[in-house]
Amino acid sequence: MSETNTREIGIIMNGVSGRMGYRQHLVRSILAIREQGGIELPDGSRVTVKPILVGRSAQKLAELAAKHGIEDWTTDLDAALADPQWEIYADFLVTKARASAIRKAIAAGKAIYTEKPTAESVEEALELARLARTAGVKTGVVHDKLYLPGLQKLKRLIDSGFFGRILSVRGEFGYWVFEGDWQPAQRPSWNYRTEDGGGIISDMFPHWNYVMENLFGEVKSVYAQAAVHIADRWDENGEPYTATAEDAAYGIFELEGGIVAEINSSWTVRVNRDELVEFQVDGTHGSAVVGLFGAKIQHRNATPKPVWNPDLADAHDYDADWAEVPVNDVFLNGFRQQWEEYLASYVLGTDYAFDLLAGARGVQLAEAGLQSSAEGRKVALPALSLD
Ligand SMILES: NC(=O)C1=CN([C@@H]2O[C@H](COP(=O)(O)OP(=O)(O)OC[C@H]3O[C@@H](n4cnc5c(N)ncnc54)[C@H](OP(=O)(O)O)[C@@H]3O)[C@@H](O)[C@H]2O)C=CC1
Ligand SMILES: O=C1CO[C@H](CO)[C@@H](O)[C@@H]1O
Repeated sequence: MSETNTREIGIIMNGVSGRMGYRQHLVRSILAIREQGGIELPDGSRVTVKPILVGRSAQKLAELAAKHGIEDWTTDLDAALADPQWEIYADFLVTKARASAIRKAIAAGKAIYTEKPTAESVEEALELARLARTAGVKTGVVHDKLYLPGLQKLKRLIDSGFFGRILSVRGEFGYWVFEGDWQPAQRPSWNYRTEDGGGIISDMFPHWNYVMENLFGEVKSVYAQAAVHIADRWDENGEPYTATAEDAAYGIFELEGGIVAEINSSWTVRVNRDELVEFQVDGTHGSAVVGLFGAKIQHRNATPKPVWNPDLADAHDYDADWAEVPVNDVFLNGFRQQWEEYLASYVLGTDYAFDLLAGARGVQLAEAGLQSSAEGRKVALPALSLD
């Protein structure tokens, strides 16, 4: 392949000093794509990427640039946006800082690729989607959970008709996040402050929305109970603070087609399952339990017939009734896989489903979840549109 046949796309990467921006987007995605010589398009040509690192700390950016041999970095977002060599604006900032930066990037005519949630309210999320449509710029929103090996195996099971009619989905997500006093917390403290854009509902419900709508059906309503189980936490500097944002949410979702999904999200649960997230899907013909990587199934022909008897200890080994689903595929890092698809769609000008409107639906579910919890009632989700 000749060099001249490779198009280089400049990407403004804002928030690379953060956990997601650095690890998943810069190192595991953009630098990995660059190192492999870009991606190949159907016509045999190649597209590669060139990042400019953006943030508010010159020292952090200079260190990252030096560590990875990256030529360009700046603390001046406006200057980067004004420079036509950078075609895509990618945002991994704290949630609170996102919408204003994306607004500027759209005004500068850049294509957008962003972490979730896309904004702090549905109104703002829709506003961004509308601005992008009017400006005619392509948009993409991270849908990483769909690319997890376990969820890809689940998709394969669904597509094969394994479940028959899907009845219900039970999700358990979570792990113990330390309070920060006697062991440092393993998540940033802003996650536990509503005033700083935190809360497990705004963090996880956008994920649950695209997982449900892409695998099972659109979410029609939500009933959620949020809880601040642990109010006393200690921040990155060891200073005590009061957690104002929920650290757990217990949600019931009605999906199109009558499927009922129930998903618990918690940073205050000790793990007693195989993986940090697990979904059990029950259908008329079979059931599956999938996690980040694993997936196991039980067909109706292999389903035992338990009879409840409180007088007798049950010796049946229920775990043994499940069969492991084989990998049968090579699963790339999900963030990188989605970046590759987005870049191909950007260059080819094809429709991209995981756009700012899809992101707005995720924000809608989070907002409705918070409303449901505050009002103690089920909240319906009207279809969103840009018109
Ligand atoms: N898809 C997924 O699985 C996940 C997605 N996320 C999402 O990614 C985003 C970032 O989360 P995470 O990486 O955990 O957060 P971090 O706190 O690790 O990183 C936040 C980034 O935002 C920058 N920043 C912080 N405050 C401001 C501000 N006021 N103005 C401008 N920049 C600011 C930080 O810069 P500095 O270094 O200078 O402080 C840093 O680069 C969130 O929106 C979150 O919802 C998070 C986790 C997983
Ligand atoms: O968005 C997210 C998805 O899953 C991750 C695992 O806890 C979280 O870190 C996160 O904030």
